[in-house]
Amino acid sequence: MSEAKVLVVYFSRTGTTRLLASAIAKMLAADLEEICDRSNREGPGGYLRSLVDAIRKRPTEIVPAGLSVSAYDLVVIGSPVWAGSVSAPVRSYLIENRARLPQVAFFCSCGGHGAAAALREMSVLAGKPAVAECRITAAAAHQGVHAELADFVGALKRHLAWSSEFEWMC
Ligand SMILES: Cc1cc2nc3c(=O)[nH]c(=O)nc-3n(C[C@H](O)[C@H](O)[C@H](O)COP(=O)(O)O)c2cc1C
Repeated sequence: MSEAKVLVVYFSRTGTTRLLASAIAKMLAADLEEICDRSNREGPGGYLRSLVDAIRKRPTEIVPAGLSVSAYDLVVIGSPVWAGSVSAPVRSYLIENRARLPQVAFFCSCGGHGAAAALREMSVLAGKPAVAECRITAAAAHQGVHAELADFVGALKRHLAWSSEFEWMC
């Protein structure tokens, strides 16, 4: 297989998921795309709106993606955890791209709770299991403690190498 094409897509309200997405994209030599939300998420009002969207499992209007997922072998999608759920912009992105998604991997940033449920939800919305998953607390992300991130990227690299080995069978 020629070099696998990898896209890292993320939403970030306060920068933590962006930090992780940038690190992952660098380690995988991947393209990077931010999901832009048309809803204002800033300040206490934005926090409340985000909380209500998450509790109601409500998608939001997002700016159409610039990069097409169908051009990639693997799409790595990152979200903050909101009320034990995936964030509304990532929910919208998964719904809108579900039919065209290639292999997927997911990561979440969180305060410490609810990442497992959010990752499960991402898999249901994508309509397929992830080849690998990762959860990192905001505290760890900002301390630069990235052992989990290195494990995650290692698993993705092994998966891509394995896919490349067996491409001739398809
Ligand atoms: C509306 C809202 C709800 C949240 N709910 C949770 C939660 O249920 N569990 C958790 O561990 N963190 C929760 N958090 C914290 C974020 O997941 C965490 O700070 C994350 O790293 C933020 O990522 P970002 O900076 O990319 O937006 C919540 C944050 C917001 C804004």
